[in-house]
Amino acid sequence: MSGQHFGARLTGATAARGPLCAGIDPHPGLLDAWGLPRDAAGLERFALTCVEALAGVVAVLKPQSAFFEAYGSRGVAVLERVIAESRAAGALVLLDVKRGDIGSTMAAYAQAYLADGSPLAADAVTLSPFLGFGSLDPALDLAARTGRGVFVLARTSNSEGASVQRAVDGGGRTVAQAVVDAAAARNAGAAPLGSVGLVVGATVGNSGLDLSALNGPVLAPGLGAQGAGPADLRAVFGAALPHVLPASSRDILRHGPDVPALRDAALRVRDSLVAAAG
Ligand SMILES: O=C(O)c1cc(=O)[nH]c(=O)n1[C@@H]1O[C@H](COP(=O)(O)O)[C@@H](O)[C@H]1O
Repeated sequence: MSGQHFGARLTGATAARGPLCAGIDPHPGLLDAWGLPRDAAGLERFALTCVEALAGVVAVLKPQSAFFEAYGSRGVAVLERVIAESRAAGALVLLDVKRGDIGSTMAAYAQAYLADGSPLAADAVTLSPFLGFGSLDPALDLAARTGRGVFVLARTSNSEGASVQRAVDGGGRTVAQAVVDAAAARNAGAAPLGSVGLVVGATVGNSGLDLSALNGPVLAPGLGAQGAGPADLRAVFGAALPHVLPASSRDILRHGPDVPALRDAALRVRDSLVAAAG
C-alpha cells in the first residue's frame, strides 16, 4: 500500500469525517428485519447497502468477518467487494477477524489480511494477543512494511474478558496493561500517531489502564447495543479520548434498509460523539 502509514491515514480520516467506526455485522436477525433472505444474496444486499449508505461519510467501516464466512466462499466474495468498494468510496476498512496464533501461522494470517495484493487485505485488522503479544510480531511487522494497521484486544467489552485481562503478573501489572505497554513500544516515535492500536470496550468503566504512552488509536466498541453511550467515553478514557475511535454496529444497522435513514443514523451517532468529546 502506497502513501502514508495507517496511523496518519486514520488521523486524517477522523479529522475529516469525525470519530466513528461503523460496524457491518450482518446478523441473521438483521437480515430478517431488513426483509432479506438468510442466504448469500441477502448478505450481499445487506452489506452493499451498508457500503452505499456509509462508506462516503464515515471515517472507518468495520465488517465482521464471521458473518460473511458463514455463507462460505460466496460470503467471502461479498466481503472482498465490501472491502474494495468501501475503500474506493473513501472509508478506511478495519476488518474484524480477531486473529491470534503461534508465530509461524500468524505469518500466514498476516499474508491474508495485511499483504499488498491479497484479496482480503484491509487498512487494518483486529488481533488477539492471548497467545502472547510477541506471537503477533509477523502481523505487526508486515503491517508496518505495508502501511497497514492493527487493533490488538486489551480490555474487551464483554464481561467474561475481565477475568483474563485484569489478571496480574508477578510484577503487579495487569495482562491488559502489558498489552498496552507492548503496543506503546511499537508506536514509540511515530507521528502523528502509531499504527498499532488497541481495543478497549466503551463498557468497561474505569479500566485502570495507563494509556498515556500509547501513541496509537484505541477502538472502543460497545456503544448502543451493548449499553455504553457517548457520555461514558470520558469516564473510560480520560485524557486518551482524542485518540479513541468509538464503534457501533447494531444500533446503527437497525435503521436500514432505507439508505438515507441508515446514513442519518450513523451521522447522528457521529455528531453525538463529537459533542461528547468537545
Ligand atoms: O474487536 C472488536 O471489534 C470488538 C471487541 C470487543 O471488545 N467488543 C466488541 O463488541 N467487538 C466487536 O464490535 C462489534 C459490536 O457490535 P454491536 O454490539 O452490535 O455494536 C461486534 O462486531 C463485536 O465483535
